Amino acid sequence: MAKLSKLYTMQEAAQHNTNEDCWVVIDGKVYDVSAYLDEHPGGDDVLLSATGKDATEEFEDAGHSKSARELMEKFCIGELDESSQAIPELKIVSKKQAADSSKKIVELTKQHWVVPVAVVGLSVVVGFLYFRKK
Ligand code: HEM
Repeated sequence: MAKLSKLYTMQEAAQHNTNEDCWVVIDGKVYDVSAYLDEHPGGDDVLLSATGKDATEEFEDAGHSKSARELMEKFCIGELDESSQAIPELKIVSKKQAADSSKKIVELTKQHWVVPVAVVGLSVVVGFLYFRKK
């Protein structure tokens, strides 16, 4: 019977991105490398920076040996839910941020109109008072 493996979304895997709890996604599989961070010959920083994304390219670029590939199977905890590759929350957040930024610009423009109008208004009042005294 085929072995059932647990499916994880990229969002779920991305939450494990610390020194104590680190998951990487390589070639559609999810690896919990928390216990291997200190021993990884490539350093813990590369593993940490490989979290939250498909790290297949970086893994292949490092030219890992056959023994490295055998060792990594020990850390495999499941597979990536392929329908979850993108992190939609991030897209929504960035769209919202863009909308917020344009709102801020509009607000700033509105506020800055007040300054020249106030300056002109004040000059008119001062001028009026000055000429009335004369
Ligand atoms: C379960 C996952 C991983 C395991 C078990 C693992 C294991 C190893 C091992 C045993 C080596 C020594 C060289 C060799 O035998 O090939 C190595 C080197 C290296 N690994 Fe990994 N690795 C993993 C994931 C990654 C990832 C995701 C990256 C990059 C994002 C990475 C980057 C590197 C680099 C740059 C080296 C070269 C270090 C050097 O030669 O100076 N590794 N890794």
